[in-house]
Amino acid sequence: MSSPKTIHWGILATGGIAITFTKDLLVDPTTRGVTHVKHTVVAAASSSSKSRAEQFLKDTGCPSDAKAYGSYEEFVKDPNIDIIYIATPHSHHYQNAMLCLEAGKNVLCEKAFTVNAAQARALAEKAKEKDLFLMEAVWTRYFPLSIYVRDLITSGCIGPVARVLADNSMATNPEEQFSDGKHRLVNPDLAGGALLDLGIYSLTWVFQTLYHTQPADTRKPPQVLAAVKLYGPTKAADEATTIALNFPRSAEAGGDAHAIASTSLRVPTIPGGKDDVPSIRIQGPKGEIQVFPPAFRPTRTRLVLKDGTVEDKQWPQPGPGKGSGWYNGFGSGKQSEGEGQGMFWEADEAATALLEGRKEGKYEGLEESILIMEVMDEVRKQGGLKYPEKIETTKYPTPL
Ligand SMILES: NC(=O)C1=CN([C@@H]2O[C@H](COP(=O)(O)OP(=O)(O)OC[C@H]3O[C@@H](n4cnc5c(N)ncnc54)[C@H](OP(=O)(O)O)[C@@H]3O)[C@@H](O)[C@H]2O)C=CC1
Ligand SMILES: O=C1OC[C@@H](O)[C@H](O)[C@H]1O
Repeated sequence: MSSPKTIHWGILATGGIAITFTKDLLVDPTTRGVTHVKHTVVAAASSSSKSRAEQFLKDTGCPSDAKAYGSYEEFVKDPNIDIIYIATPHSHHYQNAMLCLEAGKNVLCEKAFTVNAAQARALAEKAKEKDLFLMEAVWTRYFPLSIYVRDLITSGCIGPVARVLADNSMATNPEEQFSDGKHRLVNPDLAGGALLDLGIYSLTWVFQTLYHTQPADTRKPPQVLAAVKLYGPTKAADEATTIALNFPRSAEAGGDAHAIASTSLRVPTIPGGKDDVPSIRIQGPKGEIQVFPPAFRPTRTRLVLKDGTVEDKQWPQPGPGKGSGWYNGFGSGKQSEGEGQGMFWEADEAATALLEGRKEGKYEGLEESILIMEVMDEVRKQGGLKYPEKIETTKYPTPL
């Protein structure tokens, strides 16, 4: 067996998810059965100060020779970086990813990929022009649980998927929790609202089951009808969005398929943090696959077939981990003792792609990321939700 190749990461931004991702990145991959690749962090950058980047490297347990930068512009020039993980708010992804690509760096960029589809297309074009790897960091797609669900679908065991119901909602009290309006969930300058932050996961489940599982040469974009409730105090972010989608399909493939993708930042998928009702239901004529909450980090599935079969499966994230609760941007959620967060799967995929010379992620290529941004554009159009021009623009560079 050949020895694992080491991928040298740079971390752009030092906030909540950057800390979680970096800690996962540094977990020994053999603890999850991955032997062909290893990860290390060679640099991190903070737009606030060099000392913040230094503290970040220390707190996350990065190698002592990893370099700290107090500016993203200086950081992207570091010749030791193979790939940059972007962990800024969605509003900043376009400008930050352009900066990295222009500097010749491969990129793994947090969700939502960009603010709109035009920005996503421009990034994809730049990556192509520069022959660089570019992937949206929708971690859920890379979980063994997601691979299992997609394999069940393509095995035909529930028949052609006819309908998908997907919800990712959180019970916050935004007027109290985010009363100064600055939090990225409600702040229009940070592309705030439920849709881009939480709804992306509802759409991820719809797309990875109804679109990604179809042959690339025949699948078609869905028609979209949306209801958007704007957030009271500002009307400049959405507090709840519900999307009906129709995926056109040939009669041989089962005919058109429907989906409902919903999200709210005021009411939860299930009250009281329970997970006894599925947040995702994937329905076909022969049965149904259920995925239990939270939709972004599920650990339980159920397969229910018409013939009476019921198959429950648990998908704990491999350790080691402290089990102190997953990071969610405004508190923490349930995580069992000894479990990791689960962000290492997407890192493994990005690293594998670099080793194989691929320029896109295996389970969500750029065409699909762009299409999902197009759906979100259409939803925002129907719901009258527009963000400030400086974050909607494709003009690069634009100071934010
Ligand atoms: N995959 C997942 O499970 C999760 C993904 N996310 C995604 O990660 C991204 C970041 O979220 P999160 O880490 O919670 O956010 P945080 O606010 O905790 O961190 C964002 C960081 O971005 C940098 N930054 C640069 N400019 C700005 C600005 N104008 N305002 C705020 N921050 C700025 C800062 O780092 P610095 O000062 O070092 O430059 C800041 O610490 C979002 O796109 C979100 O959707 C979030 C939570 C979970
Ligand atoms: O990506 C995310 O997943 C967890 C959520 O709680 C968080 O707000 C979001 O950004």
